Formats: sequence, C-alpha cells, structure tokens
Amino acid sequence: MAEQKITVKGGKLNVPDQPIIPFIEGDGTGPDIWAASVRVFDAAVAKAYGGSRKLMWKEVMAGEKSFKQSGNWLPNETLDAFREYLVGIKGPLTTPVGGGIRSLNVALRQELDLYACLRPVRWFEGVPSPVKRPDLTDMVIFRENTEDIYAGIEYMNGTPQAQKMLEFLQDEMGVKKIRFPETSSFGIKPVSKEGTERLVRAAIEYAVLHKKPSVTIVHKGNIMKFTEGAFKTWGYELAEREFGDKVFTWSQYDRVAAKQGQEVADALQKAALDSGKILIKDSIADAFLQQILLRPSEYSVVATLNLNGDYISDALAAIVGGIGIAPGANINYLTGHAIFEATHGTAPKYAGLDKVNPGSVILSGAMMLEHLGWQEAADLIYSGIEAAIAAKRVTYDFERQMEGATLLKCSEFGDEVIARM
Ligand SMILES: NC(=O)C1=CN([C@@H]2O[C@H](COP(=O)(O)OP(=O)(O)OC[C@H]3O[C@@H](n4cnc5c(N)ncnc54)[C@H](OP(=O)(O)O)[C@@H]3O)[C@@H](O)[C@H]2O)C=CC1
Ligand SMILES: O=C(O)CCC(=O)C(=O)O
Ligand SMILES: [Mg+2]
Repeated sequence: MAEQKITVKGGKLNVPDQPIIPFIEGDGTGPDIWAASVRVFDAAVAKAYGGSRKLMWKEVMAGEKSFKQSGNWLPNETLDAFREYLVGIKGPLTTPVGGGIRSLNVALRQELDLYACLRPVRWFEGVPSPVKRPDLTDMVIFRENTEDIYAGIEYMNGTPQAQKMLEFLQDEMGVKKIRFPETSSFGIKPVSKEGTERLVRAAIEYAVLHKKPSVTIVHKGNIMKFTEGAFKTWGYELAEREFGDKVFTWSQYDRVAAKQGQEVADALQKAALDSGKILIKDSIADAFLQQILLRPSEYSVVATLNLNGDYISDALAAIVGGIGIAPGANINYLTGHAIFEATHGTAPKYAGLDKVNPGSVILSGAMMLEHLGWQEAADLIYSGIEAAIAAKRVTYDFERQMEGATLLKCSEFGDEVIARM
C-alpha cells in the first residue's frame, strides 16, 4: 500500500493521512510505557483530525522480546521496516555491561545512519527541580550519533586483538605512554570531518529555523586535540563557510581581537548579534557541565560529540525534572530516516510495575508528530501533559518531590494526559 508510506523528496517529507509507523515496544519498563503512550498518540490524532488522519502502528521486533521469539536481537526485518517506512519510534532496549551484545540502540542509529540525536530540554511549569530557576533551562542538544568512542570499537585485555593493538602502538607508532601495557584494554575514538560537519550543520540550521540566539560547540579539545579539538575547529570552519551571513563565531572574535584588540572584537560581536546573527561559541565539556547549572540562560542549541552528548542529556534532564520527562529523536536529515526515543533506559527494577513516567516517550511521540507536520496533535499532547502536571496528578518520580500531589501509575498518567488535552 504505497499510499501509506511516508516518502521524502528534496529533504521534505510527504506524509499520507494514514502513515505506517514501525515501533519497538522496548525492554524492561518499555511495555508499560508503550501501552500508556500509544493511547495518548491515538487520542491526540483522533481529537485533532476527527478520523481523517490515523497512525497505522506496525510492531517490529528488537531486544529481549525478539530474542525470545526468534533468537535474534535485531532482525533484518526490523531494520528493513525502519528503512522502508522512514519514521518510527522505539522504547528503550537493554545493553549488558562489560560483555554480551553491543547496544542495539546504537546499532539502529549506525545502521540507519541517524547522525543527529536531537534532545530538547525544557521545563514544564510545576515540575519539581533541584535548581531554583528551572525555567531558565531551555536547550536543544544536537549529539553526534554515529562516531566517537561510543561506536564501540574496543579490544579486551588479554585477547590477541589487544596484544596486536599494543604492538602496533608501541612498535609502529612509538607510543610510550601506556601506563600498564600488559593489562590494558583499548578503545578507539573515530571523529571525522564529515561526521562533525553534518552534525554542526544540522544544529545551525535548527538554530536559524527556530530563531535561537546561539549554538555552543561542546568538546574536550584541550585534552583530545585531534578528535574533540578538531570537532571544534571543523565546527567553526563550517559555520563561517556555510552560514557566514547568519552567524558570528568566537573564532572570528579571536582573530579580530588578535589583530585589532578586544574592544574592536567586542564591538563587532555586539553589532553582529544586534543585527540578529546567531553566536557560535564553544565550551570545554567539564566547564560546560557546571555552566548549565550556574548560567543556563546563556546556552541554547548545543552541538557536541556522542559521549559528551550522552552525559549532557541526562544532566540537563535532571535540571528540568529528570529523565522521566526527557524526549529525543535520532535523525538523518538527508535521507529522512528518523527514530524517536526517550533519553532514559529500561529502568529494569520497575519493569512490569506500571509505575514509571511515560512522559519521555509521550513527548518523543509529540516530537514525531511535529516532524510529520501534525502540529495540532502534538500541541494537544503538550497541553495534556502541562495540565496533568499543573493538577499535580503525576507518577512516582514527580510525586515524591511535589507537595500535595496525587500518585498515578504509568497507565493512569496516560489517561490523565488524554483527559486533559
Ligand atoms: N536508548 C536506550 O534504549 C537506552 C537504553 N539504556 C539501557 O537501559 C538499561 C538501564 O540503564 P540505567 O543506567 O539503569 O538507566 P535508566 O535510564 O534505565 O534508569 C536510571 C534511573 O532513571 C530513572 N528513570 C528512568 N526511566 C524513568 C522513567 N520512565 N520514569 C521515571 N524515572 C525514570 C529511575 O530513577 P530512580 O531510581 O530514581 O527512580 C531509574 O532508576 C541499560 O541496559 C542501558 O544500557 C540506557 C539509556 C538509553
Ligand atoms: O544503548 C544504550 O544502552 C545506552 C544508550 C544511551 O544511554 C543513550 O543513547 O543515551
Ligand atoms: Mg544515555
């Protein structure tokens, strides 16, 4: 049924009224969360479009459910479905620590080349927060999603591969700095110019489209000079080369300051920003993690590498209420492929208890609806969530920090959002 397939032309999605949307339920708390969330999505679409539009859900297998069924953690049919239908959504999938299978979540991103992990972080009025002014945090993280140490290229100590790596490093590369060579494992951190450029381009395009004041490149380039440092350099170069008329960069500032002094550079930056240009700046990752707590209003769009983006996502989510309410998307802006998913994981200790907050997946679904151009349905979800929180009818994660709140189960919170949208 070709008419039910989302297609893409010239970077623009063509969305039929009844698009087939592949979904993965997820492991751990995934099934509870999915059951609550899918009802919210369907209710929002029905209310917004009165039956003229409908999401046609197609379950695809991955993770523990898939392994139990077929002995395969990530069947080819699942990848094929995401390839064919372009836009999908997933619950969290378990990754064992220290051994076992590699992350299926990462595999999906790599296989579909979903290079931008987009994670908006905003505060909903009334959500309990550990900071005094959570309303000042309004950021959108663009996390590079296919490279970095996160790619999982590593060799366990004691294996022939690790031994070979050691010999290569010591004998051929002259490396003398490995502190305990014989008992070291090794990890590789690939960071490319292409990978950096497409991510930073997506971040700046987003800032331009949404009229954001700045893009901050977050890196640890003082220590990892040729990977994270290069990410910063390539990011600035791309910004000036492709968005010269729309941005002012700290790199420009430094060049002017070196030649003409700081006062001239200050004046130039002020004039650029007054004229509506976007400031492209950078921050070293450790300092950034304290800045987001102390001076959050100075940051807007964030472009960063894969592992930094992982840490920053959870840290920022905590400021606005935790990962129970932290949505996200994995996107390839060129092919149109996208898989929406929460920032959090499977929270296994709560599996099957109908307890956790489905807010992250519900908001990921709202992001998906926006991505499809179904803004009315997305807005209904946002207003339903806002109203449920304002009425203090929330799941355990918020209830334990809110005075006078009513504790709801995962499924009940879904009902609450539907009733209030
Ligand atoms: N994209 C993905 O699919 C991801 C998968 N994972 C995987 O998930 C598994 C578990 O990872 P773990 O490090 O424990 O991280 P999780 O994100 O699963 O859980 C950590 C803690 O966050 C809180 N939390 C998580 N989800 C919710 C929710 N929906 N509502 C309210 N609170 C929530 C809970 O806090 P509290 O204890 O305070 O109640 C929970 O104990 C691992 O295998 C990991 O690899 C992890 C991240 C992303
Ligand atoms: O894949 C996993 O298990 C963890 C991934 C993760 O934490 C993330 O992408 O934020
Ligand atoms: Mg994470």
